[in-house]
Amino acid sequence: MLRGCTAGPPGPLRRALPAAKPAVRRRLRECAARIPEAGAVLDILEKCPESQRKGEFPVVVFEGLDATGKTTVTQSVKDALGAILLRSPPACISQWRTIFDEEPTPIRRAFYSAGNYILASEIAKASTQAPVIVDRYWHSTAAYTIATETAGNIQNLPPDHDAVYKWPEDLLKPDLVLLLTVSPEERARRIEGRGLEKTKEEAELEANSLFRQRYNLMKGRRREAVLVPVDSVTECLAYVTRTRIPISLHLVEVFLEKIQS
Ligand SMILES: Nc1ncnc2c1ncn2[C@@H]1O[C@H](COP(=O)(O)OP(=O)(O)OP(=O)(O)O)[C@@H](O)[C@H]1O
Ligand SMILES: Nc1ccn([C@@H]2O[C@H](COP(=O)(O)O)[C@@H](O)[C@H]2O)c(=O)n1
Repeated sequence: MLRGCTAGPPGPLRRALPAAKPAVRRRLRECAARIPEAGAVLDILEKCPESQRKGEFPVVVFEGLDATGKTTVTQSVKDALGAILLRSPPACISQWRTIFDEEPTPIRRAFYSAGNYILASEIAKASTQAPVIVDRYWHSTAAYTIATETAGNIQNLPPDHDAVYKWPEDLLKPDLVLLLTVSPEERARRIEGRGLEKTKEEAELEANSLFRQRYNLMKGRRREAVLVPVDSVTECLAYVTRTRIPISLHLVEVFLEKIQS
């Protein structure tokens, strides 16, 4: 069983999920001799400005499991608002995903974490020009890491308020994060409908008993729409609500609900 990271030296989960940009850099540097693409990601990361202040426009992140509708919804919201749509990992490094997806967890997550920091500088710039809609960000990296690296049952998850749930202090924060959910049956139908295999990670997660327990818990707690009243994004939320898309919008919950803002 993996321990969390509340106290003492860094635990395995913290090693799997880098807490801040220096840890991401270190991890990529360590493997750059063996994986040249890690050096390339590092070069891009180093070129990003250290300070990433958000502009005056709202930044809304959409999260959710595969096939919950992120691509569809983010595209609609972008069109409706004249927003800028960004996704994680960002286009400038996504060509190397397949390489890192085959690597052990610490290297794989360093890649996605680096992607989040690179994306942050894109968000900072874009949010000075228009509202920004983001398809996946830090919650995906954290939730998938915690889910895949914690074995056994729910009790094995790090306790509430563990540092692993904390938004990294040096990563630009969005104004709002929405978690899209659909029923497991509808999600299975959609995955089948688009003729794609589940990703390797999705298949692993579904075989993982902890994930199933959390997922079932989530089913029992499904609510209609929980929207955070943040004035700057009400237009975006109103659009999503008006279209009556058959999905529920939730604040990030289950794994994600513990993440402190
Ligand atoms: N509101 C909806 N009602 C019915 N079908 C939908 C809805 N939204 C999306 N779909 C369908 O579900 C499938 C998955 O949608 P989409 O690609 O938007 O999900 P996603 O969350 O971006 O998935 P991934 O993370 O795997 O890229 C697509 O075939 C899409 O047409
Ligand atoms: N910020 C992110 C984004 C993605 N991931 C990983 O990618 C997988 C899902 O990506 P899709 O393109 O299929 O939506 C997901 O399983 C995560 O492993 C991430 O860690 N962090």
